[in-house]
Order: sequence, then C-alpha cells, then structure tokens
Amino acid sequence: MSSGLLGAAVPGQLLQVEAVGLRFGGIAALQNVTMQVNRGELLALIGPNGAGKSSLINCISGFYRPTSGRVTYQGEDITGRAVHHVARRGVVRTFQGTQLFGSLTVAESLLVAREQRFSYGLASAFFWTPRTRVQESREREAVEEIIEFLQIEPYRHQKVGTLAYGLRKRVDLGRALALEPELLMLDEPMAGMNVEEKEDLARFIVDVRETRGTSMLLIEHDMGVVMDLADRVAVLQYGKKIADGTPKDVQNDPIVIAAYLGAHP
Ligand SMILES: Nc1ncnc2c1ncn2[C@@H]1O[C@H](COP(=O)(O)OP(=O)(O)OP(=O)(O)O)[C@@H](O)[C@H]1O
Repeated sequence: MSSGLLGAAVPGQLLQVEAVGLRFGGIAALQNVTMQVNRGELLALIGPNGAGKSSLINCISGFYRPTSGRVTYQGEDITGRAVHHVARRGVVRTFQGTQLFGSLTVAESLLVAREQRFSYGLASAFFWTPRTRVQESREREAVEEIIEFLQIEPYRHQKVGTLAYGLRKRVDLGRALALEPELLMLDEPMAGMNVEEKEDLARFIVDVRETRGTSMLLIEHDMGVVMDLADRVAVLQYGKKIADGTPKDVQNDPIVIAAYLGAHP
C-alpha cells in the first residue's frame, strides 16, 4: 500500500495514514496505525475509552505531530504540518464538547470561522476598501446559507452561550462547515445529546454528505448511530487498529466484541 513514490494522489483515496505512532513519554497512544479514508465515504472510528481515537484525529489535523509514520492527504505529505495549513487544504475537525465563543451571536461565530480560513487581511478590513466590502458580503451570504441549511434561523442573533446544548453542537458543525471542508472529522459530535438531538444531528450529517459530497471521519460511541451512518468502521484498542470493515462485519468480529467486553482476545 502506497500513495505513490512521487506522492501522486491515488484515485479514490483521500487520506492515507501509514504506520502512525504517537508517544507521550511512556504511553504509546498510537502504534503503527494504518488506515485510509476514501473520497465521499463516511468512516467511523470506534474503540473503548483511551484507545487513541482523538489522538489519531489530532495527528491528522496537525494538533499533534506523530512520533513515527506518515499522513498523506490527496498525495501531499501533511505529517506534522501546522493546523492552519491542514485546514486550508480542506481537512477540518470539530472537538469533543463545545468550542464556541459564548459571547458571540450564532451569525458572528460563523463569520469568525470563515475569516480564519478566507482571511482577507486585517489591513484591508481596517481601511474598508471596496474589495473588502465585496468579500464581506460574500462571507455573509455563505454564513446565511449555513444558517438556513442547519435550520438555525430563529437563533441567528442569539448569543451562542445561551443556546441549548444540542443547538450549540449544531452551531459547532456550522463553524466546521464554514471552513468548507473536503474531509470533515467529527469528534464525538453527539456526546451528551438526548435521542431527539442525536436524530437531528444525524440527519444533518447525512444532508452534508448528500448536498456537499463531504468525506467524513466520525468518532462515535453510540453503536446505533455508527451502524446507521458509516460506510466503513475502523476499530482502535490500546492505540492499535484491531479491525477495519463494513459495519456489519465489524459488529460481528469476535476481536471487536472482546475489546468492548474488556476481555483480551
Ligand atoms: N496530551 C496528552 N498527554 C498525555 N497523554 C495523552 C495526551 N493525549 C492523549 N493521551 C493519552 O493517549 C491515550 C489515548 O487517548 P485518546 O484521547 O486519543 O483516546 P480516545 O480513544 O479518544 O478516548 P475517549 O474515547 O475517552 O475520548 C490515553 O492513554 C491518553 O491518556
């Protein structure tokens, strides 16, 4: 398996993780993990607590530098590249919990996200040139599109910190969408949600895939959600990948069942 000696993109493959290892002192958070995300697919990443799922997302998105191995995105070696570089290439992540600035309104918080990616420069914003004005109206339009898509119109001018948890998580998704991801990595987006909120968010995830063709890597503990949404499932345990296959195959895999029961296969 290779992304090509010259780093050429392999059709179908979007992201390639090759033999990635990550150590924190004596702890091996990831060991020799190899996996890929194909264009347009939703790959669920599952595993017991502490298995290394968030660490893997952090290695892909540039928050952590792998101790060994390689991460390739569309043929480009992005191992250890800075977060903003990876995000500009279209690889965007959300976090566990919420990462929102509670004092901003919903619309403001989406605008700030766009400015992070499509920054038109503080200087031109300060002097308010005609170019800035065109850009600004384009950004507002993009934000309105996301607000409409996520059906959060009634909350447009409400401060994010005052929203119910499920809505805050929806705004989190909106902030990620504002960065126009090609590969969206969702780190336990449904944690702490009630059934209705989970169903809502699952519907939006499906809609994002259908309307934008976004590829996704989803960390999720709720097996019902994983089985419903994923095309493929990769399983980590103690920093190692122990399974990779269709949801059905993985669900029936004795090694995976043992890992979830806490037994040692
Ligand atoms: N910044 C860090 N410093 C030290 N150890 C860390 C750090 N981040 C993660 N680890 C360790 O790496 C291992 C994997 O943790 P990680 O958070 O990636 O697992 P996870 O599968 O995402 O778990 P959870 O489902 O509980 O979120 C754990 O032993 C954790 O304690």
